[in-house]
Amino acid sequence: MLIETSTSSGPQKAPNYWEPSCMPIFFLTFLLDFNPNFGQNLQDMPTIFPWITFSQWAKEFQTDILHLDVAGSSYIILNTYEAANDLLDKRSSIYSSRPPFAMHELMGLENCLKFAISWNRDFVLMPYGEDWNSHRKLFHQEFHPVRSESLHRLHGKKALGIFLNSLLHSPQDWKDQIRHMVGSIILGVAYGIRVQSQDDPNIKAIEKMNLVVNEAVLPTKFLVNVIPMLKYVPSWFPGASFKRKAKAWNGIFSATIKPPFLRTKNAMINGTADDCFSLRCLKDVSDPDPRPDYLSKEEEIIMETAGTMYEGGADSGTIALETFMLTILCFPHVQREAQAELDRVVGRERLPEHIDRELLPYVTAVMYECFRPGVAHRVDADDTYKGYHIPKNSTVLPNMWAMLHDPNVYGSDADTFEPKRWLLKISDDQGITGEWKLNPDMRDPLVVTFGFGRRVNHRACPGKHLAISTFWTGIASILHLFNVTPAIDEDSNKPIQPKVEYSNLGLFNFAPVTT
Ligand code: HEM
Repeated sequence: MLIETSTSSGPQKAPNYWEPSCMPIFFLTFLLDFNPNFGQNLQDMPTIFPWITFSQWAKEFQTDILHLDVAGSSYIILNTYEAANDLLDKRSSIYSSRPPFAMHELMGLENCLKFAISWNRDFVLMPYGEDWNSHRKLFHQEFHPVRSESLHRLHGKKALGIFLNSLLHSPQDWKDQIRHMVGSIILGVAYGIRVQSQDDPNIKAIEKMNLVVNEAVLPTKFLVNVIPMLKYVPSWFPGASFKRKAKAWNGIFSATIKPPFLRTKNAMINGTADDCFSLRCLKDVSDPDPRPDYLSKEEEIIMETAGTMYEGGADSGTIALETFMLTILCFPHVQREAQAELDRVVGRERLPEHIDRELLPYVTAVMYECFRPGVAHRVDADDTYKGYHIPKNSTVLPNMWAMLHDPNVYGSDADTFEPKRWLLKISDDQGITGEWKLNPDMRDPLVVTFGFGRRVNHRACPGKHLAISTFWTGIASILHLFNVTPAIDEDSNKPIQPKVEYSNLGLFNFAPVTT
């Protein structure tokens, strides 16, 4: 049963702050394995995606904030844009940290290899502070919108060309091709690496690192992330396999991010390096280590920043494009409408480019419908919001799914895929023309999609401009060149209906789209 309770300093019957007495399903899943008694609560538990469950709880209890107490750890779920904007943007000085993940911490502590860079240098998960700030500055100067367009366009164009070509020849491998395209853009931007068209060792290495990070932060996978004091259990203790795993994963971060960076440093010394983020930053270093295989502190910060670009951008970029492919497959009429707009504006002689975006509002509306991720913050001080107490060190989860499906903002059909919600028909003296423009009164979804913390501490996504231009150009090109249709079953000769499923958690979480 879900029981309404009140919290510390708030009024007793809280209209907009509500705590369920039981745990959300994603924590419960593991606990069930660990302790069968938790099964007693199972029939009371929601069995659908947690972001949707949070939205339903919020709706049912007419609240925009949920407080979950999970084994002593406090989780605050923000279900409206207003609440996320009030706290994560306007009070970003205390809401810009990241929650600690005990498993991630253990991976950095155990068996620290000599000269290895520890996992606590992972920028994406770094707590807010001076150290984070020095990494973020480098990101900020590289991913400034103007720079993003001019410096990164070549990497994007080349990778897109290879992707479209391979999609034409082996459409069944579309998922691998998307991952390869996103990976090759990021590795090109970070190190100037020109990846192999298949089985590139750089992509393989960094993918392995990403898998490890994503697995390590899963509460469903490691109970120590839910009950951090378990980290003090000795490795030999029965059930402490997580400690042995942490030890095995210890060197992966360093072994992955060091080699490509040292190659760039060596190439710079030899005068053969291609233009890229690492090279430009290395040229500006005031105190470099002259030895090719060693790094000064300043050089290490550049390496760590370059090394976590993939972690920040690869999964989110890949999942967004996969979402587009699956969704567009289910909505052939959306394909037709977008293709008509592309034919009218771009014509058949060339491919669409990002500079065409303003003239292609329908394609932009398709992009808006595809973006729905979410990432956790941590609050560094006790706070009060609308009279309610938010405890220091709570993990704060902006429920982007709820924000982007708010019927008060996006209409009663907010749960369906409908690009037209973002659009208005253009009219002239003779009446409606049949062409579209973006509706200026609709809240731009990209202010939610790329995270919060834009004002003072800038925790929001630093790769936003690169991501948007890559994604928009990618979907516009696919729509311009292809009809996306289901594969045909060889036996029955009938179309195979796609199964749209999302894995539940990782560093970035996309929620399912209603089809
Ligand atoms: C569709 C593509 C993308 C989406 C939807 C996306 C979304 C996000 C979101 C929601 C956050 C968390 C912001 C917060 O804490 O509130 C984030 C953080 C981050 N993103 Fe992106 N992102 C994308 C692509 C990229 C790309 C291409 C890069 C880099 C090349 C990148 C680098 C990062 C980094 C480094 C962080 C962590 C920033 C920090 O902790 O200070 N992202 N992204």
